[in-house]
Amino acid sequence: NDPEPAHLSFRSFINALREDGDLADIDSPIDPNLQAAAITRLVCETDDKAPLFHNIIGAKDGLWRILGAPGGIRKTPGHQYSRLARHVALPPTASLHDIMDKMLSATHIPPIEPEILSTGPCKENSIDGPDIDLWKLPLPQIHQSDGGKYVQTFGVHILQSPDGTWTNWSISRAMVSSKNKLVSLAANPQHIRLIHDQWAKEGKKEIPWALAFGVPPTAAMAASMPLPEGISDPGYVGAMCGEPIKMVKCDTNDILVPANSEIVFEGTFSVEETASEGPFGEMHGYTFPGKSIIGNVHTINKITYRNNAILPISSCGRMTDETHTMLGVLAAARIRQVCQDAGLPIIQASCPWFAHATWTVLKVDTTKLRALKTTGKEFAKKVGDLVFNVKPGFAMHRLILVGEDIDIYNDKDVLWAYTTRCRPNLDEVFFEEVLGFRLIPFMGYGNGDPIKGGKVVSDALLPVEYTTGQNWETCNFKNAYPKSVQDQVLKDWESFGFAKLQE
Ligand SMILES: Cc1cc2c3c(c1C)C(C)(C)C[C@H]1C[C@@H](c4ccccc4)[C@]4(C(=O)NC(=O)N=C4N2C[C@H](O)[C@H](O)[C@H](O)COP(=O)(O)O)N31
Ligand SMILES: [K+]
Repeated sequence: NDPEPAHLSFRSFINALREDGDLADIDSPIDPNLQAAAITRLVCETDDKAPLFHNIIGAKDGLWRILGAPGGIRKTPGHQYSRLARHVALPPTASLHDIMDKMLSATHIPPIEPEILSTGPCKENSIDGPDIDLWKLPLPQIHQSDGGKYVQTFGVHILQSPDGTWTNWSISRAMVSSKNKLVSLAANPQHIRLIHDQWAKEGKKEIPWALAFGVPPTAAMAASMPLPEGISDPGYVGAMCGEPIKMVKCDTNDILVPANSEIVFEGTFSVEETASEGPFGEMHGYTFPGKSIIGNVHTINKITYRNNAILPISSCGRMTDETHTMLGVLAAARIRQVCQDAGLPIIQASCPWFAHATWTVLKVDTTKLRALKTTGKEFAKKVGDLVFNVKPGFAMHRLILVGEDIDIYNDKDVLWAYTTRCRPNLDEVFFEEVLGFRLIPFMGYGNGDPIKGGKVVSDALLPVEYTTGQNWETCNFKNAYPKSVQDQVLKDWESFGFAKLQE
């Protein structure tokens, strides 16, 4: 057991899940080829406990056990987001808004730089370059039609800018391409691509790199979040936690990794060497079999790992997994921040699971909106011009603007506003000149340019909300009857034979 709390230690996080009744300890022998990921996939589709596979077929010398669905949601009322809450030291009852607030909490405060230790649990075991043969490890096959063994779906890539002033953590898929090489998806405008190109411009061939699996959960959250360019994740996370993150230096390069990481791949990210990458069953719920692209190669020079190491995996696909609960939610969080930093009256942002991280719902402070003396057309254009031209907005293709009476974390509310207050076309502003997201099937496999346009701001605020405010009565139990009538109905409810009402 680690001395650190759950948000600072993957092992403590797992113990916290067990205490929450949110972990399934599985001792039966499980095949890393499809079976572990299939169980995880069904967990994601039924909002069940995170599976910890203690007995992976082919595991040896402590490599490895597997944890599925690290960032999944739960069906337990009032505790739906407790697995995410544990990542950021919030109580199990935390709301998505609380979690987003916590992840944004270090936006305008100085970083707390990491503490560098001489050694740590991630150094307990090692495999040196010549002895590395990834094919001998119990590599997970996540989906049947994936183009390869995606050993990397929840590790954190660690890279630095050439001048060393910026350390970037990010999660990006990578599959095994040879006994000591991975090939990753590192596409524009992601920072892994930006940093790659910075080194290329300096004429360098190989970039010092590390991939850390089973990092402190807060670090995994930051790695999944689009922080501004130049903001180093370690210092940001330290500021969020109010204490330095404990790091150790890689043995074969100067990259720092979290000291209690489960597994560390140390090596270099190639500027020029590429390989075939994909397909991969992705966050929008599709695989296009046989469709591979060109990815960049990472060469592993050393592996270090903890005793009885645990490999976390994201068996991503249709809702609900880490690509929705972390990637989507944290992009929405940053979109809220960007709007607020630009002085727009946006008070909340959400990324509903059914939209598979392609929509962001923005709740508007309509009192401040009315002070702007603007129109829907103008405001929608202003919001889209901002959001669709900053990195946090790049994977989002629809923004929906809603007013105070909508709970944007409630799908029924969002869809009621969208279907009744946004007149198709007239209340929508379309954007065809902005960066688009190829992974969405209507882009990469659709009719238009796969990486340009296809975006819209749907204004689900009625015109009156821009001038004098809501002038309607909502036709539901809570708003269409006097309180005295509502109280009588509730008092008689169960005696009339109706079921106990959910609070
Ligand atoms: C949490 C999470 C995030 C992911 C991914 C995954 C998981 C679990 C898997 C399961 C591996 C699936 C693919 C999905 C895939 C993907 C690709 C592009 C856009 C969205 C997703 C991609 C990926 O392969 N490549 C990529 O560039 N970004 C990804 N993100 C988003 C990034 O982690 C996020 O954008 C961060 O902000 C990056 O940091 P940065 O802002 O650059 O410092 N993966
Ligand atoms: K990041």
